[in-house]
Order: sequence, then C-alpha cells, then structure tokens
Amino acid sequence: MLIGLTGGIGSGKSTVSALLRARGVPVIDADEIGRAALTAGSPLLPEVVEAFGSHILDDQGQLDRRKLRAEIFSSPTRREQLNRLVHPYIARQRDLEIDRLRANHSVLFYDAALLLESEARTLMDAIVVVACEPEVQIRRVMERDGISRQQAVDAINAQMSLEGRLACADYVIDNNRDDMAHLEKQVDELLALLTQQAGRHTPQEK
Ligand SMILES: CC(C)(COP(=O)(O)OP(=O)(O)OC[C@H]1O[C@@H](n2cnc3c(N)ncnc32)[C@H](O)[C@@H]1O)[C@@H](O)C(=O)NCCC(=O)NCCS
Ligand SMILES: Nc1ncnc2c1ncn2[C@@H]1O[C@H](COP(=O)(O)OP(=O)(O)OP(=O)(O)O)[C@@H](O)[C@H]1O
Repeated sequence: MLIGLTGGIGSGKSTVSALLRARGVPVIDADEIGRAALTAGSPLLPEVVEAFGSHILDDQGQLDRRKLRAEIFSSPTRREQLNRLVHPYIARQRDLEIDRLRANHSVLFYDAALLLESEARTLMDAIVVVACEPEVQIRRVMERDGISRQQAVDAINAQMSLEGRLACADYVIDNNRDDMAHLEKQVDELLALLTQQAGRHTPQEK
C-alpha cells in the first residue's frame, strides 16, 4: 500500500514521518527530493537562477532558500514558475523511489505538502492528513524557521485549507496538542490498521 501523508506547512508531517521511520516504515519525502534538486551543481539550479535572478544565490553560489521562499510565498506567479521547474523532477524521483521500495515493503508513505493539489494523489491507496489549526501552524513555523507572522500566514494561504484537506482524508492524525505521546499513539493506531489492511506485517525496527 502506498499511503499519502499530507498537511499544511508546519502541521507535523516530518514529525510523523520520523515516527514512521523509527517503526521501520519507509517514507519518501517530497521536500527532501526538492532540496536535492536545487543543490549547487544540480542541472535545475541554473534554470531557477535564470528565471528568478542571481540574487537568489549566496556568496558561495548556493541557493539562498530563505530568499526564494520569501519570493514564492508573496507571489503566486513566482510560485507557479518555480513549481513548473521543480515539480517534474520531484515526480520522477518519487516514482523511482516508489518502484525501489515497493519490492520489499507492504506499506510505504509519500510525504508531500502539495499532494492533494498534484497528480500524485491518484497514485495513493489512501490519504492521511496531519491536521493542525492555522494558529498552531503559525506558532510552530515562526518558532522553527524564525520567520514573521506575516510570512507564516502567506505560506498557509499559498496552500489548500485544512477543511479542503479533511474532505479528502481517509485517515486524520490530530496534531494540535504539543503532546508527542498523543501523536505516537495515533501513529501506532494507524500502522496497526494499515498492517491489518495490507494483510502482512510491516518490518520491525532493527
Ligand atoms: C522555496 C524553497 C526553496 C524553500 O526552501 P525551505 O528549505 O525554506 O523549505 P522546505 O523546502 O523545507 O519546504 C517547507 C515547506 O514549505 C511549503 N512549500 C514548499 N514549496 C511550496 C510550494 N511551491 N507551494 C506551496 N507550499 C510550498 C511546504 O509545506 C513545505 O513542506 C523550497 O521549498 C522549494 O524549492 N520549493 C519548491 C518545490 C516544492 O514544491 N516543494 C514542496 C513539495 S510538496
Ligand atoms: N506534537 C508536537 N509537539 C510539539 N512540537 C511539535 C509537534 N508536532 C510538530 N512539532 C514541531 O512543529 C514544527 C513543525 O513540524 P514539522 O516540521 O514536522 O511540520 P511539517 O508539516 O513537516 O512542516 P513543512 O510543511 O514545513 O515541511 C517542528 O519544529 C516540530 O518539531
């Protein structure tokens, strides 16, 4: 089973992914693939620099991720421009990783904030939404990334609403509380259900 894991920025997808991985369940991460796509030396970086300008590079020629992030969250046109350049690469890598992992795992996850807005949605056997109220997202993203409230709000507004996501969910993980034990319990319950559905046991942590 290929399970889509999604949720708004700062909702806790990576935190849930870490809990899944600690339980031996593989997670393909769209953000990780996106980061690899724009490292110095990658063929995509020059295309992004051509589209956005060399001011998005730092003194060492690396992508200044904070700068590019500020640009795409304050301009839908800029965001679509970046998506057009990077999303085909993410999709190709995702499909390669799915093929590689499927051979040995009965349950695997694909973690992507934009899952429900993309074609990837049709590949998933089920959708898990990490649900978090916007105020909690804003607080967590401001703390994690050291950005202003307005930047956090802009990022949330660039994505599907919580209501929109919940309407697509087969399973919801509530991550409004700052309570890791509560989150772990939900992850364990989800895995028990999926393992049962897959008809086989997931690999145990080594
Ligand atoms: C703009 C970039 C350089 C900012 O990098 P940064 O290290 O600050 O953030 P990171 O990549 O960890 O993303 C953090 C979160 O921002 C949100 N986000 C990122 N890109 C987008 C986007 N194009 N549209 C909406 N939300 C986005 C997601 O919730 C994501 O989980 C980077 O996010 C990027 O290259 N984005 C384009 C690729 C993409 O769409 N990635 C998300 C795949 S789901
Ligand atoms: N249950 C929780 N209790 C306390 N802190 C949490 C909890 N869940 C997440 N956090 C914290 O909130 C922040 C956002 O979580 P995380 O990075 O997992 O979100 P995300 O959905 O992966 O974000 P993004 O869309 O930006 O990739 C992190 O600093 C994380 O440590």
